[in-house]
Amino acid sequence: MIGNARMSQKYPTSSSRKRSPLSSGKYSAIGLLAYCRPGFEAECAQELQNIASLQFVYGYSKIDKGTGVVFWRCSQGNPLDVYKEIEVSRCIFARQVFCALHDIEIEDTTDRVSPVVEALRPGGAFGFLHIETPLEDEAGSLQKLAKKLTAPMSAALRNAGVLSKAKTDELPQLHLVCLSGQHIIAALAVHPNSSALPLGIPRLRFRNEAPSRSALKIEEAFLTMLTPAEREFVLKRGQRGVDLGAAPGGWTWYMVTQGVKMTAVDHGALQQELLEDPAVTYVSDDGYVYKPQRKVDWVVCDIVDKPKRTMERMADWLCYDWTTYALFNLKLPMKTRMDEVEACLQRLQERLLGADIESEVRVKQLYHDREEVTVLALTGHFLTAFQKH
Ligand SMILES: C[S@@+](CC[C@H](N)C(=O)[O-])C[C@H]1O[C@@H](n2cnc3c(N)ncnc32)[C@H](O)[C@@H]1O
Repeated sequence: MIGNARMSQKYPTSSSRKRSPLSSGKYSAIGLLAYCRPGFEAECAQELQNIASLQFVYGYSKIDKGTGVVFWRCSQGNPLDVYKEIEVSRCIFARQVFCALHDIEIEDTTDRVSPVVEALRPGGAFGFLHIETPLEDEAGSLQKLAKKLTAPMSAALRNAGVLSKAKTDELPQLHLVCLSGQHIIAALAVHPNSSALPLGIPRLRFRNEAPSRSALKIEEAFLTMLTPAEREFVLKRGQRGVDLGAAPGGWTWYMVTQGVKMTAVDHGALQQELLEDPAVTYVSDDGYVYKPQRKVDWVVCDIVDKPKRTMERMADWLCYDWTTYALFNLKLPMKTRMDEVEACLQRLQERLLGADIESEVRVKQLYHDREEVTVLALTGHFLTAFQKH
């Protein structure tokens, strides 16, 4: 069963969180709406179906390949029960997930407001309105439409009692997702089930001194795969780390900016400034052969190779106690991408359990990832500190 590997933790449930705004009204749902990397719609759809099946809720997905949008329509059970169990940061391929309430076809494009108000009037109330489009239309016409609709739609929804007078977190947020000028999906979002980021995308600023754009990838991983408290716990000044396949040095550079002393392993050339940095030791070696002389806090690995090979080597690092934490990318094949991720996670789980190592493994396709997913494996005191047993 695909999903984030839960070696010491079950899928997070809403019962462990504070009272959800979902309990404040009656919302009738038709499915789930998710955004993912364009081209990964099938994997995202499968992920939603897997989560739904755990709640004995079933449905089917409508996929337009290359759009980055998945509309999973429920055919049996309540999609709200599924949505309540989702935490988007724990999804692998979905970067945003909403609970879809209404699939609205606009017949008269001179009035898009009335059909939306009529559809939503009988349901529960919302604390904020977002009108958005996940689609990249070249002329930006959908973006313009979303912008133009915001003021009249907000006013009409407020008058109808659908939208609260002032913004509030006590109620779910309403997302009107424009898939075309004639097609709007009304969806509900609460956090952390849905991402608080617009379109689920973190907007990170690339710093010119970074040796490569890959620096954004590792920054996003730390930002989105850990809560602020977890991040503070696992990433500290004075730690030591190893970067396998480090050149030209984006990941090493990022770790050094966090105060971590790094050993950068690659046959390729590291950026000159990094070579001269006293916090960096460069080793020209094979990343699949290199072994640390003593245990480190972090191993990170961005080598482009077969995912199973990378996974085995990362399992070596964790099982032989060479590192406490590992962050690495699995480059996915063109086909059977889901199977590959599943097989790799299963293998890692077997290795860690075989070595009697308690761990928490998180997997995510980040916005800055391409044909790959990022894996974060956490062992040691992290598990007791955050009660993952
Ligand atoms: C995608 S790049 C890494 C980019 C790097 N993370 C950054 O932020 O700049 C992959 C690197 O892996 C290196 N590489 C490939 N196979 C390797 C191996 N077996 N051992 C060490 N490095 C390897 C390549 O030389 C290349 O520099």
